[in-house]
Parts: sequence; structure tokens; C-alpha cells
Amino acid sequence: MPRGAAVPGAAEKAAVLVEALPYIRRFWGAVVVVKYGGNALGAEGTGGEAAARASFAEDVVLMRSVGMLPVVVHGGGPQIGELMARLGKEPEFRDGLRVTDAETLEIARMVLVGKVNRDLVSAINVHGPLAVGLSGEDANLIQAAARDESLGYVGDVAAVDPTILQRLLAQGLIPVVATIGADPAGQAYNINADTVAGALAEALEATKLVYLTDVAGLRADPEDPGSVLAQCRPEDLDRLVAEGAARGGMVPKVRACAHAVRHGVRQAHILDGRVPHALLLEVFTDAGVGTMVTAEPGVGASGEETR
Ligand SMILES: Nc1ncnc2c1ncn2[C@@H]1O[C@H](COP(=O)(O)OP(=O)(O)O)[C@@H](O)[C@H]1O
Ligand SMILES: CC(=O)N[C@@H](CCC(=O)OP(=O)(O)O)C(=O)O
Repeated sequence: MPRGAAVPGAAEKAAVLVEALPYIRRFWGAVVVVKYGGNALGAEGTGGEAAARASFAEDVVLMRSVGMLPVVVHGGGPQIGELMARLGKEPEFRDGLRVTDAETLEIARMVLVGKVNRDLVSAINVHGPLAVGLSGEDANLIQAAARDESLGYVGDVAAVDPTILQRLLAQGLIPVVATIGADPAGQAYNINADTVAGALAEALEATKLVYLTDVAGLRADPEDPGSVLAQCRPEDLDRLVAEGAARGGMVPKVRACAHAVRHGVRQAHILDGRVPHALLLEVFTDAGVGTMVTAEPGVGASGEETR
């Protein structure tokens, strides 16, 4: 379009930018941990993995460009499952966690660190030299401990040393974290990505923790798509887990949101990452999208209106 020509929908476009202004001001310098789930990454309807990654990368780069400090934590459960199937291995889950023998650990590490992490880093770096990929093993970021003997090499987060992330953020970079951790002896562990995102958000004293998954938000009734909760408190999340209304892969997200909000993270969110630019819609619009968890609905930890 030539300069000076009328811009179609100019008033609406200007209104979107004006609506974003208070959020840009409020979140200047704020750490935002974004967990990108493997289901959102490769889901049907996103136009394929590459298109989903490109849209996600634009959102993260825009957030960084307006002064936020995004930290990306990614999953890759379905992608690990695909390689296991190609290698003739049958995945087994207990309480949403993948039973991980030595061979499965090797597969998970290859897929998460060697494939999913690299693909996300490349998608972000189309926009400039911004993203740095690392795993929890780098610079002792995530110290792991075996969760339960019966699960094999499934780890719990024993401790987080956020120094490497703080250094990268201070340099204006976007860390992209794969969720393999190591114990003090150097043994690697496969850790649920939802749990890691929560632990990193707490260690970094993040302002926001955002889960991008494959449902519109947390449902009061898991079978009813119309029951998505717009806002809730940590106590509501405890109840939903106890009643069995949050199940399977939703449980570690819900637990991590409740724990993070109780430990200093101002807002946690569960959104549909298959919706293009869901992240921007949450961060920069008054209505937001998906489910928001705060200590007190409607009010952030410092007393300001949250939306
Ligand atoms: N109460 C609930 N509200 C919404 N989704 C739920 C709920 N309970 C269980 N789920 C399931 O959790 C899934 C998301 O978790 P998961 O498959 O682990 O995704 P991700 O790859 O993003 O971590 C949803 O697709 C849905 O089937
Ligand atoms: C122990 C355990 O279950 N680890 C997960 C790690 C990846 C992950 O969490 O990926 P999503 O976020 O895509 O589910 C797994 O092996 O699938």
C-alpha cells in the first residue's frame, strides 16, 4: 500500500495499540515464564508445527521488543511419543508422567534438547539474534532427584539455580529451556515441563506464568467445553484436583499454578496455545483469554486491577 493511502480498519488498529499501552507500561522489565506444551506445538488446525512455532515466536519477540523478559519452557510429550513409536517402543504413563527407562531417557533427551528446543530457537531467531537454547543440565539450572523408583528416570525439581537465566535476560536474550535436569552425580532425568515452568517462575520471581496448551482454559467440568473458568484462586485449584475435575496432563499445570501464585508469582494463566497469538491476546488486552489464577480474583499482588 502506498504511503498516505487510507489504512483499512485504521480506527480499530489504533484502538488495539492504545488498549495495549497500559500493559506495555506495566510489564516493562517483568519476567514472564511461558510454557509451550507439546500438544499446542503440533496440534491440528494450527497450520502445522512450523506455522504454530512461527506464530508463537512472533508473540515472544514482540513481548521482548516492548520490554518484557520472556523465558520459554517447552514440552514435547507427543513428539517423544512419535520417536518412541518409530523405534518400536510403547509409551507408558502413570499419573500423567512418562515411565522413563534408560532408553526412553535417551529418546526424551534427543527429542527435547536436540529437536524441539532447536526448532523453537530457530523460529525465534528469524527475528534477530535473540534466543538461546539450553537444558536444565546447563550451568546446573535444574538439579533433579528421582521421583519414584517405579517411574525410572523421572525427576523432581530438587533445586533451581536461576543464575544462567538471569545472565541471559540481562543481556537482552530469550532463554528457551528443555526440561531435562541432572542430579549431583550427573545422572540426567526426564522432568514434566509444567512442573519445571512453575519452579523457574518462582526462582525468577516472575510476574506471570503462562501455560499454552490445547484447551481454551481450565474447565470446572473436564467434559464440558462451556465450563472454562475465567478467573480462580489457588484454593479453587486445590479443590478441582481433589474432586478429580482436573485430570491427567492438567494436574501438573494446576498444581504448578497454585504453588507459583502462593509463592510470589502474581498471575498464572492457562490458555489455548493453538489459537494464533493467544499469548498476545492474554498479555495485551483488557479481556484476556483463558483462565487466570491470582491470589485474589480481579486484584494482583500489589493491589492493582489485573485486567
Ligand atoms: N479440568 C480440565 N480442564 C481442561 N482440560 C483438562 C481438564 N482435566 C483434564 N484436562 C485435559 O488436559 C489436557 C491438557 O494437558 P496436556 O495434554 O498435558 O497438554 P500439554 O501438552 O499442553 O502439557 C487437555 O487436553 C484436557 O484433555
Ligand atoms: C516425566 C514426563 O512425563 N516428562 C515429559 C516431558 C515433556 C513434557 O512435559 O511435555 P508436554 O508439556 O508436551 O506434556 C514426557 O516425557 O512427556
